[in-house]
Amino acid sequence: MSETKQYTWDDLRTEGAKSKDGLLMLIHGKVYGISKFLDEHPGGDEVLFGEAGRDATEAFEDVGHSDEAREILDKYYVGEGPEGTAKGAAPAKSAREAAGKAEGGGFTYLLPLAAIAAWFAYKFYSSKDQ
Ligand code: HEM
Repeated sequence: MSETKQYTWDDLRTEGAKSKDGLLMLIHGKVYGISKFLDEHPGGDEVLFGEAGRDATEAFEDVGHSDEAREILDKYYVGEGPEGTAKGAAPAKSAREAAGKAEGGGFTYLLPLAAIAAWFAYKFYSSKDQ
């Protein structure tokens, strides 16, 4: 019996955050049973409790965990996450970054125009005063 278990959001939220012995965490669409790792985590058990039963992908990536940390994950793999979560977090982040870049580009492009407009406005008003 080597069939992969597929967890639902219901499994994660209820079962996965209920007791200290059965904590589940979702990272990049995979479910990890983290109870045995609580005492070993260099970042402390509190952050793990905080993410139990939830999608911890963003929290995990925000810390910038090492390759070693990613290898440790494999040890606690228990099954696949709910449908659609595998791709969820990462593209959302890069889409946001892309949007940020586009906004920045648009703004710097407008700056010289704003300066020219200000110069004309200044000229217009100062010539009217004379
Ligand atoms: C089961 C999932 C996780 C594993 C296997 C893991 C593993 C590790 C490892 C090995 C380190 C040492 C530094 C490194 O190698 O990157 C570390 C540090 C850290 N982790 Fe995690 N981690 C997990 C989940 C999380 C989550 C969900 C958070 C935040 C909500 C988190 C927060 C931190 C922090 C803040 C540190 C830095 C501790 C310090 O340098 O003082 N970790 N983790």
